[in-house]
Amino acid sequence: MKIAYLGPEASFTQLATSQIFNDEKLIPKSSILDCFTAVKNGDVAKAVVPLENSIEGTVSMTLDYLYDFKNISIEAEVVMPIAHHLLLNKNNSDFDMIISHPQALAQCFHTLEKNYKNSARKDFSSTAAAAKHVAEHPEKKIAAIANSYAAKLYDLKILKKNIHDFEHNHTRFIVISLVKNSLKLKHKILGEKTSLMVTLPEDHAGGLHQVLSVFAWRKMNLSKIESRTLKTGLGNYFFYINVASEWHPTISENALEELKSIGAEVRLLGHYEEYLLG
Ligand SMILES: O=C(O)C(=O)Cc1ccccc1
Repeated sequence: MKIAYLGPEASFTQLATSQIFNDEKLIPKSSILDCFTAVKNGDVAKAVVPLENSIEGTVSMTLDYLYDFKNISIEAEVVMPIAHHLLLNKNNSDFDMIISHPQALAQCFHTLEKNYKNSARKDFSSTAAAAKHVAEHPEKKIAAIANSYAAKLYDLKILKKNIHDFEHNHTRFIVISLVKNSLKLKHKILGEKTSLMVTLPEDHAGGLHQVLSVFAWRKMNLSKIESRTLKTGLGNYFFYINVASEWHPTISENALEELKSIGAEVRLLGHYEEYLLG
């Protein structure tokens, strides 16, 4: 089975993917969009992409593609600890630019402001792509933020360890596919959840309250609600909602029916387990 992930090798997504699918063929993709497209076209059976970080919050691209790719579902969520290091070419001693994935640059923002204020910062498609670029360009005065496996694989030295701003740094990754399935893994289960994509009926007072009350009076515990722009004009949003309580089929299906009856558009993205990786 082929599994796509946000690559190249030694990205955090690859570290997560290889813990979930250690016997499968892992296919690196250079963007989150390419991962979704590979699943949609059937080039791969599943893909793993980052969804949310405990310091920086939601990876908005992932949320947008979950909205846009109407046939894609979530099969599992995995949570992995994240440690960022500053990496430099072994033959270089200084740098005036730091490159990495925007989430990594943001997770290290205060450390960079305090210690490397004079270095420019540049976004790369992943931390591993940044590390690879540093390795391939010893003539450039650049450093990368990436993990220790990237340092090893791309033969870079670690200039400063653990530069993320907060000690408890975790990222959630999701496994996506075209089938409605709940992936069973051997890792520790953190809980079960259900993800929904909800678009409100036309703007009116109390619209969101009406939607939330559907869950409230059924005692369905929401663990996340995030709004993103629909890109159809200012003030138009969709909502990504996670229900953390047990998904009782009858009660839950009634809830979805009630949401539809008040004019909301609802898509069930998946009912699945959340696991903790090492
Ligand atoms: O860039 C990577 O290595 C990724 O897999 C995305 C990411 C970036 C920062 C923290 C977690 C995941």
